[in-house]
Amino acid sequence: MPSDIRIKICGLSTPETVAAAAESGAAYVGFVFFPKSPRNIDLATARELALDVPNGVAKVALTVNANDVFLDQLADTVPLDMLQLHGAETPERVLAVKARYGLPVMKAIGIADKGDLPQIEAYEAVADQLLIDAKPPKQAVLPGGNGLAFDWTLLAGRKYWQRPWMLAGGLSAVNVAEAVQRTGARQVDISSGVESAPGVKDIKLIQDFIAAALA
Ligand SMILES: O=C(O)c1ccccc1N[C@@H]1O[C@H](COP(=O)(O)O)[C@@H](O)[C@H]1O
Repeated sequence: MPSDIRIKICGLSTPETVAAAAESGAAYVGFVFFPKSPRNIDLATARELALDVPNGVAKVALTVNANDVFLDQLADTVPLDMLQLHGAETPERVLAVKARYGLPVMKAIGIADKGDLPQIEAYEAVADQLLIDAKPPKQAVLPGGNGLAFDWTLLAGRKYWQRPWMLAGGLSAVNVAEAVQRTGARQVDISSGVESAPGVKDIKLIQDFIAAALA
């Protein structure tokens, strides 16, 4: 596996786990702003965490169908490098968010079967990055962060995408090598696979995942 894989550790909520991710080689750290998530943090906590992120590690805010009132507060409070839109935001909403905040936007797209693939091209035209994640089950409370993988062979033989993209969904230290090999991903994103309990990040699991992805 190549060693230039870029890794995002998402759903961080403590200074210790942010430091572990950065020191181990993560290229991105993610903060979740979605009240239903066990990884949700408030703006003041996020600001403190973000201020300690070393230069060169991108700070990503994950939101789900957030309105401008919340995004205004977020952008005013937390120093950020990217917004991750993980809900049902339309391509038009992606463009509006990009224009309003002047930050790169990564749009998450849920994949369950080949019928979901055309969405990727629709968002490729407007987003700065794409996050290709497993589509959540119908009854799921969370639109992501469920520890579920999708059928990676759906991405085999795909056309070249013009935007950088990340693979997400059910990744772990055990399967990340196979995931990268099957999909050709150059970037990977993980949340529940580096937790000891929902919302509780584990430093050893973070270190092991990053080592496995970079190996
Ligand atoms: O992590 C969350 O709580 C979350 C909540 C709402 C939307 C997305 C969320 N997480 C994102 O989902 C991917 C996949 O997670 P997992 O590794 O399968 O647990 C994760 O990388 C986050 O970007």
